[in-house]
Amino acid sequence: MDRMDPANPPVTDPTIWQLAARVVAMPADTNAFGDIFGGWLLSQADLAGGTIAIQAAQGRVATVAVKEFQFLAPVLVGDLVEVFARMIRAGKTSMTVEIQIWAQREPDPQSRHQVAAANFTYVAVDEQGSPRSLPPLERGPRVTEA
Ligand SMILES: CC(=O)SCCNC(=O)CCNC(=O)[C@H](O)C(C)(C)COP(=O)(O)OP(=O)(O)OC[C@H]1O[C@@H](n2cnc3c(N)ncnc32)[C@H](O)[C@@H]1OP(=O)(O)O
Repeated sequence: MDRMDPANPPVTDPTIWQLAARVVAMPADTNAFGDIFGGWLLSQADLAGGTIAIQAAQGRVATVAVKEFQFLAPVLVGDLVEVFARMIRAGKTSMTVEIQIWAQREPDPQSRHQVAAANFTYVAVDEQGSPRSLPPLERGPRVTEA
């Protein structure tokens, strides 16, 4: 069996779109009216974007800004929600991660549609929470000998 080696995971380029989170919207994620809460979707985007930022920063990051978060269509309980993310800007200590969220009415893959878009800015921080310089960008797959 071809098993993933957790000690040597594949490294993917953070500037290329990645599926950064995949989750089913649950009844606990609804607001008082029974619709999926916008804050829940924003939280999923922050978590997913954070994985790209942590990868690029090779360590701790803090969310410093959320820009242009657009809710394009409602998410319903039971929807399969996918968060795609890519880094679109790297500064000295900060970076911008573009987010697209798509939803699928289970079990119909044809129902897949975009429900949100946003740009998140993360800052690489040290142990004291102060900004630190971003390391050189690690791109492409890590090649391992069989
Ligand atoms: C309150 C909350 O719980 S929000 C959710 C979790 N997030 C946090 O807790 C973060 C709270 N904020 C912080 O701790 C601080 O603002 C920090 C550590 C993120 C940044 O500290 P600052 O003193 O603002 O750092 P500084 O002014 O040097 O800016 C650092 C970088 O962030 C960028 N930046 C700062 N504020 C913003 C902003 N509002 N929008 C975009 N970029 C910003 C700067 O341009 C700079 O980028 P660069 O180094 O690539 O040129």
